[in-house]
Parts: sequence; structure tokens; C-alpha cells
Amino acid sequence: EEWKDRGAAVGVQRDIDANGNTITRVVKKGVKDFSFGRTLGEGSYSTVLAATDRTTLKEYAIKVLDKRHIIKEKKVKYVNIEKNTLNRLGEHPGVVRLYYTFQDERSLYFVLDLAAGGELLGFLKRMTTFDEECTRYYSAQILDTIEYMHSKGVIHRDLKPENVLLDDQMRVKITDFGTAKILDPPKKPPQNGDGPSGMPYHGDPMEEDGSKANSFVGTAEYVSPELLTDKAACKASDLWAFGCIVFQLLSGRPPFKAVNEYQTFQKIVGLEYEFPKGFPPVARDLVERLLVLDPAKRLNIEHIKNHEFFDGIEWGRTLWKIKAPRLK
Ligand SMILES: Nc1ncnc2c1ncn2[C@@H]1O[C@H](COP(=O)(O)OP(=O)(O)OP(=O)(O)O)[C@@H](O)[C@H]1O
Ligand SMILES: O=C(O)C[C@H](Cc1nc2cc(Cl)cc(Cl)c2[nH]1)c1ccc(Cl)cc1
Repeated sequence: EEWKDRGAAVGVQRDIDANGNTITRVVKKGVKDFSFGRTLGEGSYSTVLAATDRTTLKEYAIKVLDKRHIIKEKKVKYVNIEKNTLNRLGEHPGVVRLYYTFQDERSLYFVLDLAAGGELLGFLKRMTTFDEECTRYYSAQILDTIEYMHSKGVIHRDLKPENVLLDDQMRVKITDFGTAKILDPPKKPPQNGDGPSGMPYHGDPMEEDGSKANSFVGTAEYVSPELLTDKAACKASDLWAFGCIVFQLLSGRPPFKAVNEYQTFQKIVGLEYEFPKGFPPVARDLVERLLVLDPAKRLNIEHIKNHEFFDGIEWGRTLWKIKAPRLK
């Protein structure tokens, strides 16, 4: 049987010796335990390969990072945030699960769920737009996963269709947690200088005046206004990105897009966007209540789940059992 301590994977092997005594051996999973297949994709600091566990024949995606490259590019912090965040998130159908991590002299390895369907963005590009039924299904699974992440004190901070992968049954698998923020439960009563809602942050260096130096900004089109104005990401920032994704699935383009990042940021803080003709009115109402400049005035997850756009969606386990609607 196998048991895994936090992220480091160890297997337990039992054998009987000549005198009939049981010998228990603890074995660490390593590169040798997998046969590597095709390249699923490349990141700036990583290669993701399909792989099969030689013993169990289970298929995984293994993300391989070159140690020297990570150190040179000063990405050690992000790799460890990704590992710690994935370990903290444990198991949810909408999160790419981390089974093992290990390293050899040259590389680091993340053994992850295989999302054989690839990126949601790929399907959207092929379809140009999704109809309401498909949009409802995919955005409901994304929302259910955001709710789970937030319940574990994790803010994703870079939600976008590229980071929404799909498994072989066209179910959502959210990935890319290297830039997530982990909210720590306050050990002491909230003091000023803590993050919003009195929750102190960790993972970003603090300025001497106690304000958070938020080094990270997400992908321009999906960045929330509060991150641009007072550099503070909060849970509602993921719901801004969610609003952008719903808009993009139905219209084929993100709401805020300009010739360069700076002009995109100007459109965001100025709330300059318009719906294309024919955009479904119920979905429009939902998006208008998410793309609100003041994060405190944005719909919260409970209200979104009860919005008319999600009529017919049964939240909870059922959502992950129903068949994905055919993309048409
Ligand atoms: N679990 C997975 N299953 C299948 N494909 C995956 C999985 N994880 C990543 N990929 C694919 O591999 C490619 C590289 O992903 P990776 O997360 O390593 O880098 P990235 O985040 O896309 O790029 P960057 O690091 O520059 O942001 C992506 O195109 C992604 O779609
Ligand atoms: O937490 C652990 O298990 C230990 C290590 C931590 C760790 N060791 C590292 C060595 C290098 Cl060179 C770079 C990074 Cl980012 C490194 N991170 C580790 C091993 C593998 C992976 Cl995928 C992530 C972190």
C-alpha cells in the first residue's frame, strides 16, 4: 500500500524473509518509477511530460523544472509556493492534484493529474464562442473550484482560460499555483498593516511602512482594478477574473483588451468595456455584478451560485458527475 507524507511520496513495500519475518521497506518514488511519454507542453521554466507509473500503470503529467534555470531566473520562491499550495489544496475534482515531488541532481519533478484535454482556451479558440449551456457548465465548475480554493485560504491570482485545463471527460482542472497567495489565519488579533479583512499575508515581502509589496501582477487582461490601484489582491480578485472568463466564453474575447498592457490597465481601472450585440441578458447581468471596481461591492460566491444564470445547476458533488455538454 502507499502512503504519502506532505508532498514527498514514499511507498511501503512488504516482503517475507527466509525465516518468514515481514520486512517493511520504505521506498521513495523517483524518475525510475515512471516511463515518460510525449511532451504535453512547455513553460518558461518547465517541461510537462505524459508519464506512466511502471508499477500501477496509472498515467500522470510530470512537470520537470531545471534547477539551474530556476535559480538563475530567481524562481525558487514560486516553485516552492506552487508545491506548498498544491499540497495545501489536497484533493478536489477541479484542482490539478499533486501526487509526489522529487528531485535528482539536475531537475525537480511534480507528479500531477494528467489533464488530457489540454487548455480551455484551446477549445474556445476552435469554437470562437461557447453557447450558454457550455458556458454555464464550465463556469460552474470553475466557480465551485474557486470556492474550494478560497475555503482553504488560497487566492489563485492568475485565473484565465489558459490555466483552466480539462481532463479526458472534459471536466475542469485548474492549474498554475506558483503565483497563488496563501492567507494565514491570524495568530494574533488583526493589527493595522495586515492584509484586508485583518488577514495577514505571507509570500510577499512587506514594505517598511507595513504595506504589502505585491511583487506579482497576473495576466493583464484578467488583472483586477484593486491590484492596479492599491496593489492588494484579495479573494474578490479571483471573482473579477471569473467575470472576465464568463464574458470571454460567451463573446470569444476578454472584456478588457487593448494594444498594450498599459492601455489594457487603463480600460480596467476606467471600467471601459462593452458587451457585443446578442450577448445573453441574464449572463450580462451576472457579468455586470462581477466587473465592479470596488471589490467589496462585487457579488460573493453564494450570490453568484444563486444567480439566474446558474438556474438548473446542482452545486456540490453532482456538478462533477454530470456529462459535459457537447461543444457545439
Ligand atoms: N497537469 C497537466 N496535464 C496536461 N497538460 C499540462 C498539465 N500541466 C501543464 N500542462 C501543459 O503544459 C504546458 C506548460 O505548463 P506549465 O505549467 O509548465 O507552464 P505554464 O504555466 O504554461 O507557462 P509559464 O510557466 O510560462 O507560465 C501548458 O501548455 C499546459 O497546458
Ligand atoms: O519541499 C521539498 O520537498 C524539497 C524541495 C525544496 C526545493 N529544493 C530545491 C532545489 C532547487 Cl535547485 C530549486 C528549488 Cl525551487 C528547490 N526547492 C522540493 C523538491 C521538489 C520539488 Cl518539485 C519542489 C521542492
